[in-house]
Amino acid sequence: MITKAKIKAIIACVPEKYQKKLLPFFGFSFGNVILDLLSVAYLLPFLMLALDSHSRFENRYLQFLVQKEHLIYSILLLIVFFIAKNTLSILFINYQNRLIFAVSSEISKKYTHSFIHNNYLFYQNQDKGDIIKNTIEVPNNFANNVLLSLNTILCESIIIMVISGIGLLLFPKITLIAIVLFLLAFAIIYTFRKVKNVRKSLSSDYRNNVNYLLDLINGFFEIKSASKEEAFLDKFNSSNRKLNKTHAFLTTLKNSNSKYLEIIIILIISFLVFYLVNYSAENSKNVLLISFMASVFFKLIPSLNKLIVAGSSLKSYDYTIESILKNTSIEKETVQSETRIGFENELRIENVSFSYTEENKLIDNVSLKIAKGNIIGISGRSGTGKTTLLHIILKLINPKSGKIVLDGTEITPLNKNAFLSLIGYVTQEPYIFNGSILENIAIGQTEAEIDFDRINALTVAIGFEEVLQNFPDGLHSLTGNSGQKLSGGQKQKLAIIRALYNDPQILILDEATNQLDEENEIKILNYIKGVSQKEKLTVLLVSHDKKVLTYCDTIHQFQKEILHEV
Ligand SMILES: Nc1ncnc2c1ncn2[C@@H]1O[C@H](COP(=O)(O)OP(=O)(O)OP(=O)(O)O)[C@@H](O)[C@H]1O
Repeated sequence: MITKAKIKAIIACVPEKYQKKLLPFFGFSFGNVILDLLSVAYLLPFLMLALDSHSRFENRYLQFLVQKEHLIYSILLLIVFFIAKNTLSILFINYQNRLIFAVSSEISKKYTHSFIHNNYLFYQNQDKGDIIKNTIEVPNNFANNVLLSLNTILCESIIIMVISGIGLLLFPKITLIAIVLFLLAFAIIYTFRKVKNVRKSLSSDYRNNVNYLLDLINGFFEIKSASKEEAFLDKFNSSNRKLNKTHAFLTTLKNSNSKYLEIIIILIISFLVFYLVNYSAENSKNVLLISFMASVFFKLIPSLNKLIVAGSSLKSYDYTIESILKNTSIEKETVQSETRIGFENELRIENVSFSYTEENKLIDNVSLKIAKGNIIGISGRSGTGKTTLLHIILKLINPKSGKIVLDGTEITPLNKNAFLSLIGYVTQEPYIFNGSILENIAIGQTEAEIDFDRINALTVAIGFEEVLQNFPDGLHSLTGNSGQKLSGGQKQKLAIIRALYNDPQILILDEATNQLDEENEIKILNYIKGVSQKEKLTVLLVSHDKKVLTYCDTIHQFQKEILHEV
């Protein structure tokens, strides 16, 4: 049912810091099952007494327990035992669930960590639906269905083996017949039951569903303006129906197991009763057989049921093991945060070449010297590689050859973070985070750490104070998801303030003012030019706009993979 390799793979999926907690986890679980078993054994004499007040036990302790004059003590002991057992069980359940949820959140944390610490190409190659699936669905199903099922299988198998062992020892013949009957009935039912191959599709169904939902959310304007609501709803609804159908099938599969089991058990119990009535001779043996049957009823049946449900869960969510193992093997870049780096003279791009595919070379042996305090313009036709070159400078993409050098020091993963702390970058379509305007400017800072004077000076310089007038809560106003409460130009202004707030030494603007009106654009570019002259701010400016490029000291144009000065 479960191989050693599978157990090893499941354990390997558990984050290292929780692996050592697995042993107490399985141990507690097993202890809990043993307590359950003992409670059945403990109840037995009382059960016998209730059934037949003349029952006599060979065991002196049992006989003492069921004597009328001792009954009050026996009942008290019984109550204490059950309170203690159930208190322990509650403690264990609490421990178990805390561990399960800690494992799930740690897997999500590790995945998001490796995702955000990876480079831009890795991000570009990831399916967004897969990212959401790997962060939410996979860890949750692994912890709740795979890890818990493994625990159930291990514990319940031991219980089943113990009870079967006792049975074989005390009543070898009828236990053997019962086991054979069980295995036979089980094999017949499972051979004739058609299980569709739905498990495999669960993972891809979830990813598709998330992707269609993302299209519905992110493509809201395009869908509405083209009046294509029904087409997109159809796509989402049909994928959502498929996913829910798969879930419904798996739930039915899980629940129907207990029904099949009931049929098998009733067959075996009928056989045992028939045997007991017809062939059993001695009274003491009868008592033993009834006790054994009671433990079969109280413990073996639920154990078998749990075992089958766990086996089915494990199979259904098997794919989570593969996903987690694949994600944990994602290579991360070594980045050192302590290294310091200064910028006094020159940023150099040296013989950089890059292509996304083997066939098409995009950037060929490009070199560029950028003196501190200069404004450098980069232009060229659409798709010639301007943004890609910026991504190479920002170390978001590693070039096929060539390097980025600051004051004679090559930028490597070891000094990358120090280098990036010198840069302010505004993308073509800046992303506005979910939160307030203030949180979008002073990312990660507490109110006490925020330099409000600098923010106020920048909002005036960039012309954002007029935007703030529309928001009653000023800087504390919420921007909505992806800054939906701001216009395109307002988002650009906010992103420029954000880039300037940290006092960068290098400012990279990728078509950063193209959604603004001329008056606002000139105001911002004049301010940046002033800062560049006064504070030696170095600016790299990508634009198609001749008027914008007049602010540059030198202009370089991409022509057929090569950057020429114009
Ligand atoms: N991940 C990728 N895989 C394959 N090709 C890509 C990838 N990302 C970008 N490209 C291609 O690389 C080329 C250069 O893109 P880039 O964004 O650098 O151009 P650009 O000069 O900035 O264009 P624009 O002026 O339109 O912004 C384009 O043809 C684009 O399709």
